[in-house]
Amino acid sequence: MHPLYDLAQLREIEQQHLAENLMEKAGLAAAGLASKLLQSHEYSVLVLAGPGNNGGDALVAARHLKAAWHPVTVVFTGQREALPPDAAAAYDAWLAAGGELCAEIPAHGHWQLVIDGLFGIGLSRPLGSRYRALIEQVNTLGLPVLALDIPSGLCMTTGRVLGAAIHASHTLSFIGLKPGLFTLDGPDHVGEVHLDALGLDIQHHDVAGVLIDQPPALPCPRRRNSHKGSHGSVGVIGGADYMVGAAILASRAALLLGAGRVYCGLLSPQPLALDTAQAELMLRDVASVPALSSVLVIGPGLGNSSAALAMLHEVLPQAKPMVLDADALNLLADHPELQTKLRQRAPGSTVLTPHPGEAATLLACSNAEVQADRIATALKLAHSYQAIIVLKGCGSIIALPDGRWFINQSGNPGMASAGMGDTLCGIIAALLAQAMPMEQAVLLGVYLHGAAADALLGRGIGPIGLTASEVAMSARALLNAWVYGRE
Ligand SMILES: NC(=O)C1=CN([C@@H]2O[C@H](COP(=O)(O)OP(=O)(O)OC[C@H]3O[C@@H](n4cnc5c(N)ncnc54)[C@H](O)[C@@H]3O)[C@@H](O)[C@H]2O)[C@@H](O)CC1
Ligand SMILES: Nc1ncnc2c1ncn2[C@@H]1O[C@H](COP(=O)(O)OP(=O)(O)O)[C@@H](O)[C@H]1O
Ligand SMILES: [K+]
Repeated sequence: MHPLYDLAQLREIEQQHLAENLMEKAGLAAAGLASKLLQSHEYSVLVLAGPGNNGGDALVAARHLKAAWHPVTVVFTGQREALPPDAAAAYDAWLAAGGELCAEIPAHGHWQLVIDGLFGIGLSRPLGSRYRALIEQVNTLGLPVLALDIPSGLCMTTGRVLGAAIHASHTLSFIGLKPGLFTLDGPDHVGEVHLDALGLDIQHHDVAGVLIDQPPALPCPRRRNSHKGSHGSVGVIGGADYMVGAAILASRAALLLGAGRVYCGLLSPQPLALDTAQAELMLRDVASVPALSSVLVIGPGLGNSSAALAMLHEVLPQAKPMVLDADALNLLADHPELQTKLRQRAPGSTVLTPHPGEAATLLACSNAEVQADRIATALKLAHSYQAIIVLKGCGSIIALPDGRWFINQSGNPGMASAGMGDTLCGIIAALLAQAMPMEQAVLLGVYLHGAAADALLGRGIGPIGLTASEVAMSARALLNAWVYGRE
């Protein structure tokens, strides 16, 4: 788990350490990583230095690489007189070391590495045509790129591409990690992320959010003297006509992740009597499921019929942990009375797992508005509904009503296939049924879901054609490995 900082916090930390020549440290760290990547000092480097302190970092790195005998070409896009003081000093030191500056990337140059120091956390608006063209030129060079602090063009807060953004193979982030590296378009641009704290001890400083990059709190190993009643019972309500699979997938995932019993209530007028592939599932009349279950999932394939609406009305006032997904969220958006019932639920007893489309419906805004600031959106929903929110997608955001938030780093584009969200619901419900507190179950469930897909990828399964059923099986193996310390 790594802390994530917002812009105001990073600016405050910079101010507190103004006298410590952080740019020299940043440039030296960058040159060190670049040397490692280059391996031989005969290899040459193209350094892009922009108009602010990110450009200053790049100029310091250029100076150190030149001193280590690397041929270095510097493209400088700013103006000496407009540079902030530290960057101006770095500019002067580069020239004093015999370095030269180009205004554009030389046409026939050959380099083994690019260092991107065009923009860091100071990028404040979409890039104009000149910078867009420069960035596109770098991206077509086909070279490894080391981005300083953040790939230029990426918004550090939201992970949005502001016009164009560098596709880095490595990103060396300074002081602390930024949320934009890990959600939306960030993961497609950052490559391998490194952190250099520049020698600062900022542990006492407030953090904005937390990156989940390893298994959070795990359940305890099972007592030998346990029985099915010790591990809770999950009830899944959904599966209207043509959408039976969604509820079955959620139910199977709950079973595979350790719920003692799983009851599945299908709204379809021709409900299955048996899941032949998973005969352990108890398919019951939907009306009987809530009373049988210690934890409820409602929504996968629920539809928007009057029966679906009635079920939601019936279960929301029940004081058991609940996962709301898919059509339950759409019904919620359409029916203010349901929203009132949701807000009346006990604190910490509900999780909503919208994908961006469902989040947009809940907030009556567009998908683009949701994605423009995923963290803000998730926090808004958490506050408005007084529930834990999982805003799914690349870099899922978990937001709590008290204002805390997390970004999940696990997962891959193989998960962009139908049924993955149903499996996530089942996983979270199973952890809840086994008595994990809501916050821990959600954090572990989301991380485990992505890590299970990553483990499959590591075995050559996917991303193309990865299925939600495989993810559930893989999650079972992984959870057991984590809890019982197996390889
Ligand atoms: N200030 C400090 O104490 C430290 C800063 N560091 C580096 O400095 C970076 C931040 O430096 P700055 O605050 O100077 O910001 P940047 O260097 O990221 O960029 C700011 C400059 O870009 C211009 N700009 C912003 N958006 C633009 C756009 N769309 N088109 C054209 N120009 C645009 C601004 O007018 C300004 O000149 C960090 O990311 C990090 O790399 C590090 O050296 C560590 C210490
Ligand atoms: N590109 C991706 N990277 C990481 N996780 C992803 C990606 N695409 C999808 N996922 C994950 O897969 C799941 C998809 O859920 P959802 O869209 O609700 O699917 P469905 O509607 O089919 O159930 C979510 O947990 C989401 O975070
Ligand atoms: K940069």
